[in-house]
Amino acid sequence: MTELNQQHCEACRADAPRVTEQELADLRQAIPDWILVEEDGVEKLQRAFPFGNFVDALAFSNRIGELAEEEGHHPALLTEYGKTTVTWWTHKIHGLHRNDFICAAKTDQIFQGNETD
Ligand SMILES: C[C@H](O)[C@H](O)[C@H]1CNC2=NC(N)=NC(=O)C2=N1
Repeated sequence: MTELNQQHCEACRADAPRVTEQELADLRQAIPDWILVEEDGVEKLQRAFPFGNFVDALAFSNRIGELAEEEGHHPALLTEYGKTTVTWWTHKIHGLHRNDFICAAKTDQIFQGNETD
């Protein structure tokens, strides 16, 4: 099975299924540092990444923006002094799709500085 962070997002349709409870449990094991949050009834994945200043937090935010454009799948990004908070969910289905877990795993990989491609 290809590592989650090596996979790529699929084009998401409005009728795409949200992840099941079992899929959620399985996929969360690959991204243990992310929390599940619910906003306006929508389940989302969220992680705050620490930095020593604003410039580094902004550079990371911009790199995640590049990832989003590469994958055609976009997060919410909150850039603050010393911290970038990344939130992934799928707008079209008002919830979580496999794409969100792929992007969360890729986000971790970028933070760890060991991107492969
Ligand atoms: C047309 C465009 O590809 C779609 O609107 C994409 C853009 N990026 C997206 N990002 C996220 N997180 N969810 C979506 O449903 C979504 N849809």
